[in-house]
Amino acid sequence: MTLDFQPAPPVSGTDVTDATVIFNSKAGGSTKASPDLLVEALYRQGYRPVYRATDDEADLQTALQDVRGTVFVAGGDGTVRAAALRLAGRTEVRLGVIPMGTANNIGRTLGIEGEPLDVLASYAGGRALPLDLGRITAPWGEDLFLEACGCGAFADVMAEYDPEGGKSPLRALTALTTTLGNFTPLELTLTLDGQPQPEMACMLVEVMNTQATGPRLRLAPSADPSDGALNVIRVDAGGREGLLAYVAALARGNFEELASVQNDLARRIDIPYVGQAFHVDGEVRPARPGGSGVVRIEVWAGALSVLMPKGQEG
Ligand SMILES: Nc1ncnc2c1ncn2[C@@H]1O[C@H](COP(=O)(O)OP(=O)(O)OP(=O)(O)O)[C@@H](O)[C@H]1O
Repeated sequence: MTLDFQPAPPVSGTDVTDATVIFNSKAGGSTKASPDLLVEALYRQGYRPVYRATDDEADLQTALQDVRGTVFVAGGDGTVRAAALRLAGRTEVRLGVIPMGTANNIGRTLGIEGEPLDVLASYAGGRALPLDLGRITAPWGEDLFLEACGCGAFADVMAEYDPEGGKSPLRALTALTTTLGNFTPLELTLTLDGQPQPEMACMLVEVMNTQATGPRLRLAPSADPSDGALNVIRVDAGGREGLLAYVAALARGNFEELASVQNDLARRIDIPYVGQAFHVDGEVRPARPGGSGVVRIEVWAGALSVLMPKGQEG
C-alpha cells in the first residue's frame, strides 16, 4: 500500500495506526462528510480506522471503552465535549477534533478549522498537546467542563434560552445583551488560588477554559486550554457599559479589554453559592432559591491529549 501521508506520531506506548472514528450525524455540519469518507481518508494516511456508530451521547460510553491510539470525533461542541469527558485522564489516547458543528468553540480555540477532510489532512505529521479540563465540586454535585462554567447573566440566559430553538449566534447575543441590561447583579466575593478578592457586584462570572462558549460567545480571547490555568472573567456592574459596547467587543474579539471586565488567571476558584443558576458548558444547573455553600472550580491540567495540526503544536 502506498501512503499519502505519515500518521501523526503517537503518545508513547500507543499503536500509531489505531484509530476510532466517532461521527455525529445530528451535528449542524454533518453533511460535509460521512463516516465512510473519514475512514477512507484515515486509511490512506496509514491508520487502521474503525468507525463506531453512535445514536446519542450515551452510546459513547461503550464506543470509547477500549479505544487505543487516536479517537477522531466529528461533530459539534456537544459531541466533542461528550467524548472528551469520557476520555478524561486517559492521556495515552489522543483526541482528534473534526469540527462539524455550528459554534465549534473548541476547534476555533485550538486553531482547528476548515472542511473535515482538510482538517484530517492537516493532522498528518502533527503532534499531541495536553488539554485542560475544569473540575467542579458544588452543592449540586460534581461536574467536568471543557469550555466554561459560570453564573450570572449568561447562565440565566442559558436557563431561559432554548438551544433547540436554533443556535443562531445573533439570537444568543441579543438574549445575552438584553439580560445584561436588566440583570440584578450578584454580590460575590470570589477566592482565587486561596486569595479572597474584593467583593464585586457581578453581572457575569465565567470560568473559561476555551476562548468562547455557547453560541460562539468569545468572552476570553486570551484563554489557552493548554496552560494549566483557567480564565476568570467578571463583568462589574459598578462600571456597567452600554449594551453596544459589549456587542461590539464580542464581535471584535476584545471583550477582556473593556473597562468593566476583569480577567484573572487561576487554578482554583471558589464562588459563593447563594442558589444562583450555573451553566456547565451547554448544560444548566438550575437556580435553587435558599441554597448556600461554595462552588469550587479547579483546573485539571493536561486531562486530555489533543492532536494538533502540523505546525500548530506550539
Ligand atoms: N456521538 C454522538 N452521536 C450522536 N449524537 C451525539 C453524539 N454526541 C453528542 N450527541 C448529541 O447530538 C446533539 C448535537 O450535537 P453537537 O452539539 O455536537 O452539534 P451542533 O449542535 O451542530 O454543534 P455546536 O454545539 O457546535 O453548535 C447533542 O444533543 C448531543 O447530545
